[in-house]
Amino acid sequence: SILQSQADLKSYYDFIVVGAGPGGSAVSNRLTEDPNVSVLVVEAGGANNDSLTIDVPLLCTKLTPNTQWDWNFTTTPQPNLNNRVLPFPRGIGLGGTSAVNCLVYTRGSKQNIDKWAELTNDSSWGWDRMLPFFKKSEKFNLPVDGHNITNQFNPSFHGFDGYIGVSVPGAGRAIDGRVIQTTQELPDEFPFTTDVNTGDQLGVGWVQALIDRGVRSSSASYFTPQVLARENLDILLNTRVSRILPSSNNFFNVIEYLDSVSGTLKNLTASKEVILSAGAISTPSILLHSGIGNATTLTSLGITPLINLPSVGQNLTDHIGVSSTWLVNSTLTYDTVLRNATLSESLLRQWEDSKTGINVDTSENHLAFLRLPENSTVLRTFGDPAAGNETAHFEFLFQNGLSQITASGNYLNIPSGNVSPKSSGSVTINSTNPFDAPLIDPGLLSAEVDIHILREAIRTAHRFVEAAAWSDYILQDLTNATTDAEIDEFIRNNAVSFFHPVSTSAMSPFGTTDWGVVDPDLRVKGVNGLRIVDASVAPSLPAAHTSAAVYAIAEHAADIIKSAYGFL
Ligand SMILES: Cc1cc2nc3c(=O)[nH]c(=O)nc-3n(C[C@H](O)[C@H](O)[C@H](O)COP(=O)(O)OP(=O)(O)OC[C@H]3O[C@@H](n4cnc5c(N)ncnc54)[C@H](O)[C@@H]3O)c2cc1C
Repeated sequence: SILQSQADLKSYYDFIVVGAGPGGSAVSNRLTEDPNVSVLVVEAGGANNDSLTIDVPLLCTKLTPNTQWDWNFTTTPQPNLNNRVLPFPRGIGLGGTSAVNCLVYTRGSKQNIDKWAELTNDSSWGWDRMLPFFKKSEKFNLPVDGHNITNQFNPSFHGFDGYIGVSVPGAGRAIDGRVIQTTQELPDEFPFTTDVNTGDQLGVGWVQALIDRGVRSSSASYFTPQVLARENLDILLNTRVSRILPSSNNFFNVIEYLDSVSGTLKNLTASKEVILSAGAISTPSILLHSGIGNATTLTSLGITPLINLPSVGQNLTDHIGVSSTWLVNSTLTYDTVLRNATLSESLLRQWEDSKTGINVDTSENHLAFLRLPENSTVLRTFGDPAAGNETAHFEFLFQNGLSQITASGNYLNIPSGNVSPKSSGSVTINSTNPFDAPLIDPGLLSAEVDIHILREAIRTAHRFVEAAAWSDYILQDLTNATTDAEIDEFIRNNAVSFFHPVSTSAMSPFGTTDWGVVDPDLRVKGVNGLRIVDASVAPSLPAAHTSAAVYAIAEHAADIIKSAYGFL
């Protein structure tokens, strides 16, 4: 159940899971399928229930940054983005970042996931063995408008009995026909694909989103009333873990947390393991404060190093993106809704009453995963940073209007992301106080190839709207940049993180000591009693929005843990 207060904690738990995002929620659900295994989930934030802003898919852009649902982190100044400091949202509360994200369900390419097997030297992390875990987490459901979805997804690659709702759009948008028509007019450059989640991701397709019958499906969906009724599962909210402590030499199975009543730090021991699922930013931060990290850096900060693991917090890899926007010759865009309070309100009431209408979907009905031409100067000059020749370099999201109110005009907006970046950065700490925010440096555009890819993505988005399908629609290009130098400056002034950090506690092969933080069984190297199950363990960043991968990692992790203890 969800505990009312820290006073309700039991004295014995087999596993203590830190964090209730996709990693922590999925693994704690699966472990407690066995009534003999007891799990406590400790989450820094609250229940996140009864919030219209969280539940209504189209309101996703209102959830961050600088809100009650966000840790409200920012990056360090990014030198390649004209020293701008960017918001770096992370969700807090039940659902973690999956309660505040923008709901797009993508897995990346087969090559992306096969690269995990290669980097870990463990075939169980490759596509063929991971596909069942992607499916196991998923509860594909029909769109609320009941339209025929033949050719909008491929059922053989989806799961129908999992916990996380996934659906194709449940309300049409006025640009849908133009997007599809473009794939018919320009099929060589913009081929239509039925489903971007089959491992073969390239093409323009219908968005699949983390939605269950018109409502956001966050990782809290793993805690159904039936699951919460399990006597062996407790969830403690509003409780922040500061460090992981050893109970004896190298056995790190004790959490230190802030007692909400006394304001003092208390300890609680897991009889088997602590599972860190605090996400790609907080997990390495907790490890560093616990003395697990680069021994030299920790010593210089005044933290006693207990385990020397220099990769903790390193290799932070993230997507970067920027929007191209056009003024259009139509009033049938979201801008019209946003500017009209009465209309907005009545559409929200429609969502509340019948879970229908524009609010049942996220910000776009179509997306594209595309590559640069194989003979492009960029690839010849820099090599190919993608996981292989069937993996996207960039992604487009086709948005019928802006998501913030403007004084006038109607818009087409195409955020373009570089989804196979070569750049990387780090999460570090600069204080001994575990409650201080970490230093987040995603190192955006630190590798030169990445700005070239983003520049080509912007040019490609412009070619997309040059198709005849848009000829009576586009009024004015608002990007105002055509030369390489102008586009680069536009990127440096406007690009943002796409909020997909991974790899800060990356897996590396068993026996590898010069890089990596966890072994392929997700146990922290050189340590007993401590495992990590979240986005931080991904050995590389898929060309995809990241939550689907984290659910699959957690499903796999649960099987690994169950078999380690003979529960399977
Ligand atoms: C604005 C935004 C949009 C995004 N859009 C998409 C999208 O469209 N599709 C997609 O697939 N992905 C998207 N993502 C990314 C996706 O949500 C994350 O990859 C995913 O949630 C990561 O899961 P996780 O379990 O690793 O960590 P998280 O979801 O971050 O969960 C970590 C949990 O740990 C808790 N925690 C942290 N520190 C402590 C502590 N010290 N003590 C106790 N609890 C702690 C946190 O409060 C949180 O609940 C988006 C992210 C953002 C920020």
